[in-house]
Amino acid sequence: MTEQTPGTILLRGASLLGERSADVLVVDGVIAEIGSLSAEGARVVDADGLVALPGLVDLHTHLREPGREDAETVVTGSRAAAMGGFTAVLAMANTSPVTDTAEAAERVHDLGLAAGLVDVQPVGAVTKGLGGEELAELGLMARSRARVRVFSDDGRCVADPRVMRRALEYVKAFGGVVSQHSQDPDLAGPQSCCHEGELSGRLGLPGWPGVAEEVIVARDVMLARHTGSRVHVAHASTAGTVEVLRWAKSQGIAVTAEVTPHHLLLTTDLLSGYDPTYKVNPPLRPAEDVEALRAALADGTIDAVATDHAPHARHDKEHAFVDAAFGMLGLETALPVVASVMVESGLMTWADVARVMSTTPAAIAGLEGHGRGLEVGAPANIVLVDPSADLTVDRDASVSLSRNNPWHGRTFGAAVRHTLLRGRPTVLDGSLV
Ligand SMILES: NC(=O)N[C@@H](CC(=O)O)C(=O)O
Ligand SMILES: [Zn+2]
Ligand SMILES: [Zn+2]
Repeated sequence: MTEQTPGTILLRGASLLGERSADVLVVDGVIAEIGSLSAEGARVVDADGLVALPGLVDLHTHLREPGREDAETVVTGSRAAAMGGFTAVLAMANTSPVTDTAEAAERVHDLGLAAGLVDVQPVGAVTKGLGGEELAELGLMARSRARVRVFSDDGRCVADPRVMRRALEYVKAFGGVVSQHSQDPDLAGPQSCCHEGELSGRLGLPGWPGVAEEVIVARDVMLARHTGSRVHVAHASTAGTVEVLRWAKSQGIAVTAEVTPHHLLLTTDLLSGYDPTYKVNPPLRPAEDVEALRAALADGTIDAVATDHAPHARHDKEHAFVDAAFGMLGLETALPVVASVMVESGLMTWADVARVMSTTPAAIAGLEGHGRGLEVGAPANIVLVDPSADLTVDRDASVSLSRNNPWHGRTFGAAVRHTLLRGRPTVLDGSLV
């Protein structure tokens, strides 16, 4: 390493979007030069053999603060995000108290700034207390310092169509979007805890059918058409949802959708051992659904990958299957899973990964400075990925406070090596800085 000038970093020999090799010079948080560059005065990061992507953006993270700091905090969730190559995350509103006021949103935003590892953008609740009845302070949250643009009652469906219609009309005024947890509560009973099918019958577990998701997606795209507003489908999980999305997009309806890494790889038969690690909402589905989700992500019908990182304390997760909490960790493993399912299989290129994990999610959320692509003048939000790693996931090596990791013991062929947030390394050589 030559003499260091603070704020000047040279990424040497990175493969930009897996397409062409170049050096990237970062000065004062911005990409200053790309080409064959000299390192004088710069701190050099050897990126030979690494793929450079714009910093990842997660549309769907549960950080659990305030209220459940035993499961995750803004600091520990930010660490997990940086380790996963993320430079921005949207923090879901189902905390305690709920993020349903401008003050609550600003508090989460400020906790993110204080942690300083990733931009934490609060999601605002659609309804007060996630109660499903009275609209939350959507306008005040939008105008607050936190600049909320994404609204969701995630964890619960905005089931009442009148409330959903009003919310869509309201957020349209400031370019907001409603992210829906699509699940008709009347079609999915209160005890439902896995996919309804042959296996749920055999295990004696109350299931919920794919159609409980699909009817809400169908309803919401019609409400989006009617209102001219934007709806986003959180954690799409069935082939039927993909069909509705494909139709809606062919009609020019303003709908976007995300899929989680776990719904791209894990299937419902994992439940045969009653391990609550695999209990998640929406549930893991059969292989036909997984295939349809992969194809939809590859052809653009599904716009983005989002983690739905859902940390839970041991005493909430280690129960009989029906009683355990829903959700699984996802931030640290999202990129390796997507690389394995989509890139190693030849379904997508690294440039496609940049699109679905950075550029498009940043656009959906209206996040400036993220997802810009690797170009001179862009903020240096960058992740460097080793595309030929040999990574075996160890849940105890996680920087998350929780251990509900469905990937424990699995091996992946790609790993995050370095993450830069506005030119400042947050992760170097696979470790937090
Ligand atoms: N995904 C889950 O299984 N759980 C989420 C809620 C949600 O995303 O619906 C949680 O907050 O734990
Ligand atoms: Zn949800
Ligand atoms: Zn969620």
